[in-house]
Amino acid sequence: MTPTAENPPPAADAPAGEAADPVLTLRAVSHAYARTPALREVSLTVHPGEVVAVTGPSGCGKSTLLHVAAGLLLPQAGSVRLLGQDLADLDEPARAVLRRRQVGIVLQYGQLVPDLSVEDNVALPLLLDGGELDAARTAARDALARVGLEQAGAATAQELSGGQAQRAAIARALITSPRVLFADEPTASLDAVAGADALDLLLSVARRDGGAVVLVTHDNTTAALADREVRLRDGSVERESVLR
Ligand SMILES: Nc1ncnc2c1ncn2[C@@H]1O[C@H](COP(=O)(O)OP(=O)(O)OP(=O)(O)O)[C@@H](O)[C@H]1O
Repeated sequence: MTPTAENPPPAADAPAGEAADPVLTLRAVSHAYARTPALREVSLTVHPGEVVAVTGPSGCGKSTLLHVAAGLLLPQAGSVRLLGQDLADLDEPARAVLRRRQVGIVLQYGQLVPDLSVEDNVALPLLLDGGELDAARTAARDALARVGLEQAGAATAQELSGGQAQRAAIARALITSPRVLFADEPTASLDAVAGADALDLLLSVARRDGGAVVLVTHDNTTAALADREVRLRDGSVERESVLR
């Protein structure tokens, strides 16, 4: 049966002994926008708990890789396996359910809902999944406390500074304790100190929860915090380096 929103794929919880199964496998993934090639036969494997930095010059395909890996974009060739599911076998609502329950995504500008309270922004992944309002808000307050924003829950998202908004976006991405966190230049809108703080937070929480992180960055200092760096050039993997 093809998984749908009503019949979502089973949670791909690895029983003991299968912990080393990759959380993400891209095989020979290619994608082009109209005539612009963005990815050319990219293969990549990410294991549980690993932090992988995707680097490379502007336009080399980093964001496209992240969108394809998170199932936000279906590639024209190759396959993507995320948390035990071949993404081509899922329809969009089922991919959305998989993302909401087991994946966190932080984009460059946080992308909060401006008129909604900070607390409800953070609670959103639970509420969209049918979670009970009080429980979701309690979880959101806990998540906000983890990112040092416990005082800001009642404000609307549009009242936050850039750094605070990015922290709230991190809290929202982490509220479900995702098994994989995708972050696209998560510190690009922040100054150096706020950026380093936000990154520290993202990596420490992800590492504490045992989640894998795929981090797109053009910044060498940021990339150096990862376990492994995958460098793209013109849509292809130019080199992979193990950093720790
Ligand atoms: N929606 C789109 N429509 C058309 N072309 C696109 C689109 N998105 C990306 N591209 C093109 O695809 C290629 C890869 O873009 P992508 O955004 O993945 O690179 P990137 O490495 O993330 O770049 P940057 O570091 O500047 O954000 C580029 O040539 C870009 O111009």
